[in-house]
Amino acid sequence: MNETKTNIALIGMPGSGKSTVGVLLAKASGRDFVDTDLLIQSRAGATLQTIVDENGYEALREVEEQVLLSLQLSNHVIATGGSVVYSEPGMAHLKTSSVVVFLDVSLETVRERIGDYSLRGISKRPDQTIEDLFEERLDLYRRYADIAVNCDGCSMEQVCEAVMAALPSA
Ligand SMILES: Nc1ncnc2c1ncn2[C@@H]1O[C@H](COP(=O)(O)OP(=O)(O)O)[C@@H](O)[C@H]1O
Ligand SMILES: O=C(O)C1=C[C@@H](OP(=O)(O)O)[C@@H](O)[C@H](O)C1
Ligand SMILES: [Mg+2]
Repeated sequence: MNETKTNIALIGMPGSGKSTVGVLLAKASGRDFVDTDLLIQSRAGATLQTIVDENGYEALREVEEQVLLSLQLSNHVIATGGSVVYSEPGMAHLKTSSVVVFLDVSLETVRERIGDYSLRGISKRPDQTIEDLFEERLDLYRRYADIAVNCDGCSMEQVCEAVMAALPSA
């Protein structure tokens, strides 16, 4: 692992497993764990869904960017929110301290795992379908990823193992 990049940052679509696999990965790799969604809620004093409902998806992206830019972490697994890749400065900052791992899942898997999109605080334009969102984001996740792990058909433990195996060694 690059000495300056001691964090592992997980990116990917909502439902790809960033939050749940992130905890397993932290335990397996001896790191601390942080979920930027929780930092956003704490900073805004509101749930993600409330931010979107009351102030719109742009407001969520703004506070998400502030949270990303304020991160000063080392030796953490960082579970990001699915919309993190819309912030170029935020991603640039994250990449200075983190190996960025894209948890790659198909649209079918996203559909299976996410029930009601309107309850999950997804940061999307009101006119945008999940298919459109998936297409738009795929390019962004690939652009920022140092490593991509195909997660379809894998258990959370298998995804965790695959990430560990793909990490550059110390
Ligand atoms: N590899 C996996 N296999 C089966 N279910 C999974 C897997 N990864 C995550 N899940 C489930 O999918 C849901 C979304 O996971 P979560 O970690 O919240 O995703 P994200 O943080 O990327 O939105 C949770 O119910 C979780 O248990
Ligand atoms: O994909 C998105 O637009 C979002 C995903 C959420 O996180 P998860 O990716 O952990 O579900 C959260 O950051 C926010 O509600 C926006
Ligand atoms: Mg999450």
